[in-house]
Amino acid sequence: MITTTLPINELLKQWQNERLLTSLDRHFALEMTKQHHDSSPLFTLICALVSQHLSSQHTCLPLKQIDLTNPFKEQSSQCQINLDLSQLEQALLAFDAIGTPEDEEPKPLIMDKGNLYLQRYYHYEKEVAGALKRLAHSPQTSEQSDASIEQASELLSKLFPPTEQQYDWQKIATATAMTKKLAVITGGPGTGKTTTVTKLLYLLCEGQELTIRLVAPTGKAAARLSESIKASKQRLANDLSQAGVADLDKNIANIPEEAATLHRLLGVIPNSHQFRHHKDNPLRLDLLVIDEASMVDLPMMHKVLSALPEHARLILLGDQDQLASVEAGAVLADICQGLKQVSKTTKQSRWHMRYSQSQAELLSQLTSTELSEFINPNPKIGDSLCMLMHSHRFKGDAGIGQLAAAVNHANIARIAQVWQTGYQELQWIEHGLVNTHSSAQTNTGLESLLAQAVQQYGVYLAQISQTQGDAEAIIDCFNQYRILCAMRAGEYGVEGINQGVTMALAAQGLINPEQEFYAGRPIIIQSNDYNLGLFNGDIGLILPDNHSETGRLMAHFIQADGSLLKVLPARLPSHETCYAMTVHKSQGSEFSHVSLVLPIRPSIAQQQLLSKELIYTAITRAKHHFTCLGSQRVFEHASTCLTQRASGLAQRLWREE
Ligand SMILES: Nc1ncnc2c1ncn2[C@@H]1O[C@H](COP(=O)(O)OP(=O)(O)OP(=O)(O)O)[C@@H](O)[C@H]1O
Repeated sequence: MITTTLPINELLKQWQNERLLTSLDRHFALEMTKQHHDSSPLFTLICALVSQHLSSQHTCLPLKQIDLTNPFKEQSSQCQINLDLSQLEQALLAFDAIGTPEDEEPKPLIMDKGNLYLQRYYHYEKEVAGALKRLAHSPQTSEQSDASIEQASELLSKLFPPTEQQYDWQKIATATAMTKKLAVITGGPGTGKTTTVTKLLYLLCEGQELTIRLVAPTGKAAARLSESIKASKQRLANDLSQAGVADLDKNIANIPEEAATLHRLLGVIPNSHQFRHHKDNPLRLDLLVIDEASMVDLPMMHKVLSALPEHARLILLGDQDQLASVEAGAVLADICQGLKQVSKTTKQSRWHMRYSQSQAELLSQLTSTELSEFINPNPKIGDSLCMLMHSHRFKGDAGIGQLAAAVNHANIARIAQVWQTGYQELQWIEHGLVNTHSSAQTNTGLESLLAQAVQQYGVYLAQISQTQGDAEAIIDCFNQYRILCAMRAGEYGVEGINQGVTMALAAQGLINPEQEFYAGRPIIIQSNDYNLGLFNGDIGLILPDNHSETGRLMAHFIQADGSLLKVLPARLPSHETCYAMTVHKSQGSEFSHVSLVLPIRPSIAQQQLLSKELIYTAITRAKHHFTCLGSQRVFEHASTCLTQRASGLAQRLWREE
């Protein structure tokens, strides 16, 4: 059934050496072959492909995506599957370890509608889709009387004064969440997700006591959510007092502002992958708000939905255009997919709401907005979705918003135009290779970037030497600037740039990196340590401990609740230096100034990492300044590559009954 130039085991080794698969993928394939006594090279090959797809964050392996003449996309193919697609599906179903959803005894691999899953991921996907559909189709209250609709409509009008825009999506989103158990409120940076949810919580707290929990996938994102909610509450209090709605002030006090991580919410059990809360021990809450939902992967979404009590409401907030989760799945993008409309002529896509007739009518009554253009005969979960389309953040900093929008639309002409406009908050640094006397090459672009890093990071490093500099203020100052890289390895990856910045700072006498842990070294945690309360992606600084007489060096972290955590450097879980970090790891964070580094000549593997979502995520991490070190060709090429994550979730949510 397959032809190979070498025995399959040797090919697996070769593919691993060529980094076409990981050691985990190879061992998975070999172990499955051994366990299921199946010596068919096709079975081994398919197991390696399924595992490789999971390692690449796909939930399943769609058979139609396999290149039958070159399954591992080698330079010159050493393996060929001599079957057409339907023969391949039949051949796979004949293996003992591969079954279908109808099997009474589930098999380790499951084939469903042409997608091959690991059993666990098949169940995650099916159950997540089922739970989301159930929530989306349960109205919050069984029947809404005319009086209650009128009352809610009045409250909404108080909170959302008339705007010039035809649709006030923030108001419509709030009304959506008042009517449904599931509300998914998405939008780019500064579109008012937090403002909207604050007003929503204000309304929900009216006349009832609710247990509300606010969470985000990472500590950093949770801390940001907390800050944003606090600021948003303050703005709401001012707005309401100006509008003379003082009697409702107590509702504002009832809106929670503490946010936790998803791990904390679910209750970590040390040294276990299980959480304290699950289907049989549900969370004690009435309403759960998850911010930065684009970062939530499929297994985590499954855990959260399983632990959600029957009566509870769920609100997901996020930006569907951002990079998807680090682990498998693209849950938020899949949830939003049914709202995407692609123009037949221009091929440009746009988002269009998708309401049932009854929901459009109810929302119209609540918001006094005519919504008939969004009625769809097949709304599926559309009644629970709302997209905020207007950014309030980028008015002053127009360049960043313009560039983000141009990249989001993959519009090359517009991208070039934005760069040429010369916005003061945008800075382009071109890679400039020049030969030096010793016939080596230097990159003048990289030199400019390192000079910028010395200047930017020099500010917090100077604060360390001032004895009164307190740790929180120094960390805050460090967080004003960050270099983001598309990839980890290589001269222009996190590793190379971290090394370059370290040397440049040392050359200026700003740090003394002779010892591993030196004052000012920024570190990013790479694994979870539940005992210490440190999690993958947490960022801290090595600083002298103000409270120790000797000023011994400790790693300092700001936790989700804003408190300071100090850890002895020797006790830190695996970590690395963090002057530069990957765009992936930067999700959920914002910096005043972001510098993105793109490689000069990306390899094929690197090209696969460079996507529109990656560039968009990097740009939207910047609040006031965005710099890019790159070449125009690479920037534009990346901006037109869309990440495709194989998953059957969108199909289950939008196309199945
Ligand atoms: N309707 C509005 N009119 C005017 N300003 C608004 C409106 N909604 C939000 N803003 C302002 O826009 C800014 C961003 O709002 P908010 O934090 O709610 O957006 P967000 O989508 O949660 O942003 P982020 O992407 O940072 O999470 C805030 O300063 C807020 O005051």
